[in-house]
Amino acid sequence: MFDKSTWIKLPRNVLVGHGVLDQLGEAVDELYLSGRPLVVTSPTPNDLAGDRVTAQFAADDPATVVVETASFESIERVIDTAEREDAGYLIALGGGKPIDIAKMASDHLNLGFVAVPTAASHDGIVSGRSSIPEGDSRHSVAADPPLAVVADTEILAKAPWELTTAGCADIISNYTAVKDWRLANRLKNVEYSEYAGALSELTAEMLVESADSIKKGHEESAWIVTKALVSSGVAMSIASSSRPASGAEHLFSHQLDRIAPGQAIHGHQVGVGSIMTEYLHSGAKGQWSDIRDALASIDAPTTADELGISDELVVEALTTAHTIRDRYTILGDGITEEAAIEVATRTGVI
Ligand SMILES: NC(=O)C1=CN([C@@H]2O[C@H](COP(=O)(O)OP(=O)(O)OC[C@H]3O[C@@H](n4cnc5c(N)ncnc54)[C@H](OP(=O)(O)O)[C@@H]3O)[C@@H](O)[C@H]2O)C=CC1
Ligand SMILES: O=C(CO)COP(=O)(O)O
Ligand SMILES: [Zn+2]
Repeated sequence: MFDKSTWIKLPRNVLVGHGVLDQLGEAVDELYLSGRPLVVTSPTPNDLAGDRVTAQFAADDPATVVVETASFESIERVIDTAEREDAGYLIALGGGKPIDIAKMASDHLNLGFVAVPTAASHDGIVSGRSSIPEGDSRHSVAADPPLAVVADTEILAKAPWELTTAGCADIISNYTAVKDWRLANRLKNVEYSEYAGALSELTAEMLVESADSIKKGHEESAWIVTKALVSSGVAMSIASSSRPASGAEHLFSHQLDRIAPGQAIHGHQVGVGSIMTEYLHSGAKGQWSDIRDALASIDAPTTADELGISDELVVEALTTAHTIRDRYTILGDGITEEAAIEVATRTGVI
């Protein structure tokens, strides 16, 4: 008997473009959400656009909660605030941190949420995943994606250039994430989706082909990168897993978040991780230098120095990354310190 079934959860409205923030109210109206909105944001995005968001919902008496860390305490605070303020739905305004927190909180509260990214820095904008550090490990779980995404390229283009290059690097890392996924499929029988894998790789290819148009200060760059982030998030939704966009390079980054917190941003860490895990996959003559060149062409870091992380911590993260979650990758059940030093040196990371 045929017994497969699948749920692919996607947003209903995705607006990307110049000035679309002013259409947030309209995009929300179309969703038939009701009640009081709770804006979940972090300090900088709140200063930049908090008033423009709440002004559009003045008639519904919006409330705001500002979170500072990606943590379970922040999620608890959002849930408590939503219950106290009797929120009808959530609006996440900011980078990956407030979006992931709102995603997990709204899932818990059984409320819809809408994402308003202020940085094109990560591909969780649309994904049906929420990723939060928890002690020595990483909690990456299914959580319904936003009902709508309103990505204003005017705001995204004014964000620090490093945030946009981080988004590019998060996409470029899809190459190695898909390689790890296929490896896990072959060796550990992990379910693999051809559609999600192909979409993830195509997204990375299209971004790299557009690299010449991704330039600081050009609003078109924010447009190109945001479309890629949306596409990569859709790949994760199709897979019902972050596998299409998260392999060993992400384990490396999550481990850095733990041992070198706040030193570098997510996208930059996964980009450098991807150079090294590509080397592990395909050897000295493989495509690791293509990944490094693609990252360099959009101004993303390619070395430990450029990340602001010491050589020792890079080696420590590489040798311990496999412990952070149960996800089979090219790192297997761990690589030796000698192997880590070899790959990091050969690729010029340290
Ligand atoms: N769920 C998923 O599928 C995915 C989740 N992620 C997660 O997303 C997070 C990474 O996202 P990222 O956006 O880097 O993290 P943050 O939300 O922490 O944003 C990074 C920094 O940018 C600041 N910022 C945001 N917008 C602007 C702006 N317009 N102008 C100036 N500064 C701005 C933030 O300010 P402030 O300090 O005030 O917040 C913060 O300091 C990680 O936690 C990662 O795990 C990443 C990919 C996929
Ligand atoms: O960052 C992500 C994809 O780019 C999310 O993946 P994780 O499941 O590793 O948190
Ligand atoms: Zn990522």
